[in-house]
Amino acid sequence: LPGGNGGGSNTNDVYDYIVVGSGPGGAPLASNLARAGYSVLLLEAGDDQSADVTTKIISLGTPSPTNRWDFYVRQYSDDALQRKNNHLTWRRGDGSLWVGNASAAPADATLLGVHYPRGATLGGSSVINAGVAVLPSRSDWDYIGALTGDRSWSADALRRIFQRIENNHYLAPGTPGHGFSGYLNTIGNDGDVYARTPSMITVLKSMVSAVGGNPADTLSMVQRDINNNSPTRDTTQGLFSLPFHGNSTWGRFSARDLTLATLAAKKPNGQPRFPLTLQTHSLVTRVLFDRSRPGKPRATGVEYLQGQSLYRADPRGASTAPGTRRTARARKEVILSAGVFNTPQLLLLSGIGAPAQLQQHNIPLTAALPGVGTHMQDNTEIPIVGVAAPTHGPFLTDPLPGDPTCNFGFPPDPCVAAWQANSSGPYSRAGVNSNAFLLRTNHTAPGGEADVLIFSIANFAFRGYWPNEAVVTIPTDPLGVFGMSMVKMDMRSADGSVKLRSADPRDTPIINFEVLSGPGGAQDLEALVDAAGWARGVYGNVQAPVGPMTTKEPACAGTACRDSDREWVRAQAFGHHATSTCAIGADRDPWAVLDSKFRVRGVTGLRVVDGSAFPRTPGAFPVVSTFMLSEKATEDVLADAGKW
Ligand SMILES: Cc1cc2nc3c(=O)[nH]c(=O)nc-3n(C[C@H](O)[C@H](O)[C@H](O)COP(=O)(O)OP(=O)(O)OC[C@H]3O[C@@H](n4cnc5c(N)ncnc54)[C@H](O)[C@@H]3O)c2cc1C
Repeated sequence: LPGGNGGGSNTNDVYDYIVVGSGPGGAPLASNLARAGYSVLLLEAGDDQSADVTTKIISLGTPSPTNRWDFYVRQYSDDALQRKNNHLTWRRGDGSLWVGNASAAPADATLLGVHYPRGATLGGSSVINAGVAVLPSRSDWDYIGALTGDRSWSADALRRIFQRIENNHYLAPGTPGHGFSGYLNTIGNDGDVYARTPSMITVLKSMVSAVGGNPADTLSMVQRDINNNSPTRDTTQGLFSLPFHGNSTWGRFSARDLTLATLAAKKPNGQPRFPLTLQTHSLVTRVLFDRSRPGKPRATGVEYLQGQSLYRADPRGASTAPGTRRTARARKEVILSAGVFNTPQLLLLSGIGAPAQLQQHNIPLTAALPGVGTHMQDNTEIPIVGVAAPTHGPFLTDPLPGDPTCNFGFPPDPCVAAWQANSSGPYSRAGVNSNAFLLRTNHTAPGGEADVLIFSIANFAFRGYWPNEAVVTIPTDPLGVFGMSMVKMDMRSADGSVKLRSADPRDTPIINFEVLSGPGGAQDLEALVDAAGWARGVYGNVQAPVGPMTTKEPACAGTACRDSDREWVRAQAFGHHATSTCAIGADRDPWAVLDSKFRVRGVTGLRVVDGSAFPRTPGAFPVVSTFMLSEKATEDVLADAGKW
């Protein structure tokens, strides 16, 4: 059913603000503007999947056909390099999906690319992501201030925003730099899962020793707060707890919760307290402009199609129905928060972008902004996979008495029942992936910040994404497998792009990451190769009986590991934190799409507030930064509210 909480279905609806996309970029801003008393229309292409319990439990959250869009991306323009990836998705003659390496692909398979899911549901990707909630480095915020000369962008100012919105469940109330009464729930491990998994602690000890730490401290270090407010936080190496956006019983907090809370608030007379209108199943197709007045075109509204599964990335199969065409008008501003692929697509469809690209698709020019859809970045990621000594077997966690055996969310799952009934059972506690290790490679930035974040998982290696309904031909791992997932921070390569495939707004754009390419690519690549070598040393030094462990991927029998690691990383690296396709930049920079107040250059009344606005990928995990960005944008939008 087309969504909507009342109103919003007339062809001439008028609101103060229109926000497109309900992820961490759009949802806080839409709620805040409505809470400030302005009428807001929040348009979301997906729908509300709150009834799906797996979207409410952090350990079960995953992209599924009801809440995701499937983008298939190129990692490289170079076909030969692209085809070396072991996890390519292909479409077979009968329409089914197949995942694997090019050398084993069935004869009737056509290459789609590397699967790159995005959340397409109320709450956006914060509903389907892994839930990790790590702050970026201070320099990521100060960089925006230095780039634009706008002093409102500073690490201290953004920390105050974080403090205001956080609702911390893992630290003592009053801990400096943290908040305890905001909406953004955060949770971290209390050490218990590691105390019950001593074999995993043995591996973590080897990591701690490798940076000069005392292995005896490992159990306490794995509970250290990685979001601490110390001035040395960004340059400190070693083991920390990995926090998540969730509540005290490991229930997922997402942007969806914020929107639903704003919609649910009532006045004493039972009327909605805040003038927020949500319309789901609403695929925005372009921004409308008033060009009648002299000066820059003024955004006055949007055109959208109403209906389910209208976008061709919808895994349920794009609807053949045309959708119902509607428009909505904004008295003040239109804000695009459709995410890193869809926001640039919408700008291009609205005539804002490189003139040659627009001409190619017969789209009339609204504003020439060559930077739209360029300079895309990502946290390149790769697991370094180890295997415990042959006599050791799997990493075993001592179960707690009375724990049911889980079925990974497939009904009937007694662990879901326990979580729902009384917030108990394995899903109400930290998992073994609640650890983070900060490493400074030999290729770190001049300031000496840690440039790789490693999270480690026992009995599993996280090798990227592919549709879970595909036939997957990846060999199964041996018992005792261990994944050290290397997430590159401080990315230098920024050569990714999002370009129109066609002028049809239901089509996906053409996405090419050009991973680890361009002027900064070599530095990023060498840093990951440093990290791979470091991990191989750690595995070799793991104490018996767990170790010594062997490095299975990237394997290296001889001595020239650096060369083979480099090849492996280039072929197998992946990402899922793309940013920067409509970046904030300096006034003099012709590639800058936005000014420091999120305003789209060359037009008025239009802003971009989502992950595409970051001039560089923040830290190792962008979601908390995107919530903070949205809060920062609220201040800027409200400051201009009287102008319109
Ligand atoms: C599988 C996965 C795992 C991840 N894990 C982590 C993690 O653990 N930690 C972390 O920090 N980050 C993680 N991320 C990244 C993080 O979730 C995103 O960076 C963040 O959600 C981006 O927020 P956003 O508002 O920019 O876009 P999104 O969250 O993608 O939201 C965009 C919204 O816009 C809607 N939309 C798009 N186009 C239109 C249109 N034309 N009309 C109407 N609506 C539209 C979409 O349906 C979507 O709801 C992960 C992402 C994925 C996909």
